[in-house]
Amino acid sequence: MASQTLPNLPIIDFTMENLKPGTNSWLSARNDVRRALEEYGSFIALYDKVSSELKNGVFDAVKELFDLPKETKSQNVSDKVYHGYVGQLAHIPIHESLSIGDANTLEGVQSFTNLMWPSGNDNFCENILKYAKKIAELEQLVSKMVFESYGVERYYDSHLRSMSYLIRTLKYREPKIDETNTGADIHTDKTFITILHQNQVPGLQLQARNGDWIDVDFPPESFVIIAGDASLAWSNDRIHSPRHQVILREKKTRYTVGVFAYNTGTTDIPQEMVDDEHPLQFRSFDNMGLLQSYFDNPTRLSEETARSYCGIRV
Ligand SMILES: O=C(O)CCC(=O)C(=O)O
Ligand SMILES: [Fe+2]
Repeated sequence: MASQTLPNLPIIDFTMENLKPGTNSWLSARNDVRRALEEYGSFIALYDKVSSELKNGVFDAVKELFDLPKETKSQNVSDKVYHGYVGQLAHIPIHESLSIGDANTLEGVQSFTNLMWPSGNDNFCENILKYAKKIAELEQLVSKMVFESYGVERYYDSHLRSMSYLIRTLKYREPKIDETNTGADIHTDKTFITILHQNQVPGLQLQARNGDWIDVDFPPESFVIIAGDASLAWSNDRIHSPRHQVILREKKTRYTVGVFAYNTGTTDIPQEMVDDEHPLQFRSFDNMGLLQSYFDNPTRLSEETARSYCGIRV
């Protein structure tokens, strides 16, 4: 089991042929996943199901997307908060992002593609859909390990059915002289799980539980997994939802493709998560409601959104 702790985040290998439920390598990876999520709320996953060709195709497609006129990109709107075009913000001028809802479905990706390119862009559509499906498989592998590890696998199938996948493509352009190099402010994600990939330009920093900031450097064949506030509440405060931010350290443009996995409907806190050492701290919640409550009342403190939205005072 190739898992190690560098000054970086833990690294967990998902490339093994025989990584099947019940095998020794599965059980060992499962332990590593749980430990990493409880200690860091994050880890680097080595995952080889996304070919280099597909990764390159996705980043080429994303560059083409950001090169569209601002008027076109601004049409990316949604009734869900943080699900549309973000750009030209005075305090983080280098940041731009676009969101593709239901990104693991043809309808989701096609409707976004048609909005951006009314005469079509099959290449974009195919690359994004293929990528989203492969990353959703990784997310499901990780979630299955998490559910098994806590002995709550009987809820896994309904969890799986409730998952919705948003792709957010992000561009952090090279800052001009005298411009801030902050690309994303300190925040925690509101997802169950987020999976990030970058174009090899570093910038992601993640805060460890002891307060130290870790520069997350991840090799091209890897992905960064981050647990969000939905995991924190669902696990009754066992899984950490780490603060993170983006600071560009190099004079280069950074592109990130993030797959944001949210629960739809009501998420219950499994009764198995509650014992004498872990009294119940959260009520059942709606993940989109959690996201909306962050938008309505943004706070910099990681635990605050989940606690103020669905926390139980103990
Ligand atoms: O670009 C990155 O590496 C991180 C982006 C991020 O944290 C977010 O969009 O929530
Ligand atoms: Fe984030």
